[in-house]
Amino acid sequence: MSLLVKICGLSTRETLEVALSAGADMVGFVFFPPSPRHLGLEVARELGKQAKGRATKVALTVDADDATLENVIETLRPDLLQLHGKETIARVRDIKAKFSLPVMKVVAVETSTDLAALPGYASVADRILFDARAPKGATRPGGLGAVFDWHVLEKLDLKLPFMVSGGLTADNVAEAIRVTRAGGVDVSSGVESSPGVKDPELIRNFIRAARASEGLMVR
Ligand SMILES: O=C(O)c1ccccc1N[C@@H]1O[C@H](COP(=O)(O)O)[C@@H](O)[C@H]1O
Repeated sequence: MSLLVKICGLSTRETLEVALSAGADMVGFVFFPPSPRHLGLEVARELGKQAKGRATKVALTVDADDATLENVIETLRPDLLQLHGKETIARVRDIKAKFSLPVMKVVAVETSTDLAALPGYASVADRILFDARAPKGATRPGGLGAVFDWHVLEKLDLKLPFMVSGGLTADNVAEAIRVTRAGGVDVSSGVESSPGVKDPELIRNFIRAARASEGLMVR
């Protein structure tokens, strides 16, 4: 099984093309107005067409209501929903049933106690993304370049596929994979020159570094 590499927060045709050409397995689009990566629906429609069939299209939302999810799905046509808020287990189940799309539930991690809710989410989601817990008062729950202690996942025995994110860069992605044995990695800030502005060279470097570390993920 090969490592999945996700580049998230893409918002222009040019940087999306860089990520696709460099071999990203998943490309993520943010639908959360307070984020510098938030996408309007018309841009989402264009980027969705550009990525179709070339990578898994991921729609990232935060505690979105049904009407918002409907609009996002109708325009982007995602292959996977990334639920990055405080969605309950029941809400995750409900979203899956209503929209008939696979779901990746984000679990925010700071200490091992944050893994308590994992069995519940694992029973309803299709995959899990472990991201750093945002500091109190943050304007968004992710995309902050914050790293968590990967050793919290060291002894994890999860049957579901999982990915890791939070402050990943080309320099630390190998160590994140080595410690967590995650099946995938996800990056946003670490491939940007400033918040919301993706850098082609950083995208290529990240994908190259992640691919070079693939052998480290075997448990
Ligand atoms: O990118 C955002 O602005 C964002 C907003 C709301 C929720 C999550 C968001 N980003 C996701 O957070 C993780 C980690 O990002 P980073 O690499 O530390 O910047 C990743 O999944 C982003 O897509």
